[in-house]
Amino acid sequence: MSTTKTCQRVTLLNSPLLILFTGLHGEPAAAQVLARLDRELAWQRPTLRLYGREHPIPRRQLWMGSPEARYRYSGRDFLPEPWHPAVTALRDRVVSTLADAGTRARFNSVLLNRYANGEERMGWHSDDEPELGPAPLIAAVSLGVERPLRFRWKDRSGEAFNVWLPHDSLLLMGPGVQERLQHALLPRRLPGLRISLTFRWVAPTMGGA
Ligand SMILES: O=C(O)CCC(=O)C(=O)O
Ligand SMILES: [Fe+2]
Repeated sequence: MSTTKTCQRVTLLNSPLLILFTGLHGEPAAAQVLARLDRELAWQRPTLRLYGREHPIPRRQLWMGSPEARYRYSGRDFLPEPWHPAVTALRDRVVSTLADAGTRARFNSVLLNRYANGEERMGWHSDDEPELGPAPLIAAVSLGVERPLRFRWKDRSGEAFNVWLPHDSLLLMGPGVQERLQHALLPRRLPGLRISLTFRWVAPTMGGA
């Protein structure tokens, strides 16, 4: 039996483009990447200000990237953490997987999310901050417990739907996805760790703030 990795591709939506790739690394490589990210990164639990009170976010996260990729998120300015070699390797694999599928992409930053269990989550949003430009391409890698990412159309023109994100998968959210849809990782009674990495291109900022 062959042990070479076989990356499968399923097109979920054509317009806007939503494609799921599975078997990004193959095993045992994917399990090793998950364990390494869990162990070696300085995971944070920032607070969100809501109605004048600070609330810890219901997951841990880390913003990583090149120094010029400054980012505003939930009304705050973030300076990215420097690239970790395991994340750079993952980024390069994403870029080459997309290139094999005919999509040229570049990424100077990534938001990493760590969900310790099914209670941890991310609410409804689009990744449509101005720094990402008018039609961002976002590549979301999933490691660990398979969970559904739920999508809904902003204009209610279609039904909401789930995309189950298996361990070692890559979801390509093409141009128009953020404009037309919102997504959320809702709480589920599923035990176990999941880490996601959403790679983005942030328009570089010049000099001081
Ligand atoms: O964890 C996920 O798969 C979703 C992450 C996400 O939506 C984001 O980082 O913007
Ligand atoms: Fe998102």
